[in-house]
Amino acid sequence: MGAEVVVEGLTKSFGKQTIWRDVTMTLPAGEVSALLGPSGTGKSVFLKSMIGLLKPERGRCLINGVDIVTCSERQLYETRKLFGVLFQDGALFGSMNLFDNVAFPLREHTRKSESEIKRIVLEKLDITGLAGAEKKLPGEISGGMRKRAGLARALVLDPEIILVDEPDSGLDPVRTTYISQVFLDVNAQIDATFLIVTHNINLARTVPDNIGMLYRKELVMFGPREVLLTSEEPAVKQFLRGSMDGPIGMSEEKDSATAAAEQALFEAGHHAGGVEDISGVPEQMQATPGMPERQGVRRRKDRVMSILHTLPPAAQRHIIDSLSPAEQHHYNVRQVWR
Ligand SMILES: Nc1ncnc2c1ncn2[C@@H]1O[C@H](COP(=O)(O)OP(=O)(O)OP(=O)(O)O)[C@@H](O)[C@H]1O
Repeated sequence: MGAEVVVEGLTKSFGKQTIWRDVTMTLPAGEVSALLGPSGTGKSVFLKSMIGLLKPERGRCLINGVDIVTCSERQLYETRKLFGVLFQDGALFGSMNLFDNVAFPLREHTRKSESEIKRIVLEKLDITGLAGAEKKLPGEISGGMRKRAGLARALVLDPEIILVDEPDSGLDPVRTTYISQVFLDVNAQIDATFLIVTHNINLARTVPDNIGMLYRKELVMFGPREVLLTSEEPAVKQFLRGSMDGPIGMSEEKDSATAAAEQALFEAGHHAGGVEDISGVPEQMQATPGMPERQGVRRRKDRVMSILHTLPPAAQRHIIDSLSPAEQHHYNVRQVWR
């Protein structure tokens, strides 16, 4: 099973500019979580802080009991081996073919023989749908293939935690869904803990088990997908709709004069953009048939049902609705809203 990541009171600034403060959340082991947030809210800074590339000033980020923020260089080196990171563009070496790119971490960090390396590289290329493409150079393949190659490389050291920075950047909606399917299939196969940073609403609504959102320098919420997807929080609703109508403005939070001027335009009939109807909790994507069962889904059910009473009523209703009659009996809950 992947490692749990416990973040407590994490605060990061650059000089006088606070990026986010007091971020507290737990990425449940082996589950897929997503972090949303308007541009510039520090999602990439958060990923970099998790692997110790940036140092938050306050708080802790615990992985297997090691605090990434304060640990020694030696512990950081060891703990980083638990991570696989997929950067936006795949971060491949342009002069190396896909085989050598994917083999790179194995050659750098292990003493495995070339035949063992070949076995692992071909297996990871196969998992990511790149079998047969090992001789291609990054410049000869599509953006989607580059991302999948980056994922193959992130998988070679058997990570327990996989961080993904904006997997949809540069991809069309269909290719974004395909790479999301690969994430869920990888999760089913290796039970790693995933954190996906994204702006993509389709992905956020249908892929992760848990969702959080950074806004106004804080983590406004983090929890089971049903909580954010049924939230009445104006910034969350605006973000999901992709509309101009709401507190999020062009480059940051709107000031009251801008908000009033825009509101007058919208009331006079100007289209605020985005879509009106984002109500409800769409069905979650599953691992491809034939894959092992996602253990994270089973564990999440027990976990979420144990905290059900602490969740908002709309989220509770959707969670209970998603259970089979046998599960409702098992957890001793009934659909009382119909
Ligand atoms: N090394 C750094 N030094 C100073 N400021 C930085 C550094 N890295 C990031 N920042 C600032 O931190 C803020 C958040 O950046 P970040 O890239 O994490 O945002 P983001 O939420 O990932 O945005 P986007 O969705 O546009 O990628 C920005 O204002 C950026 O200028």
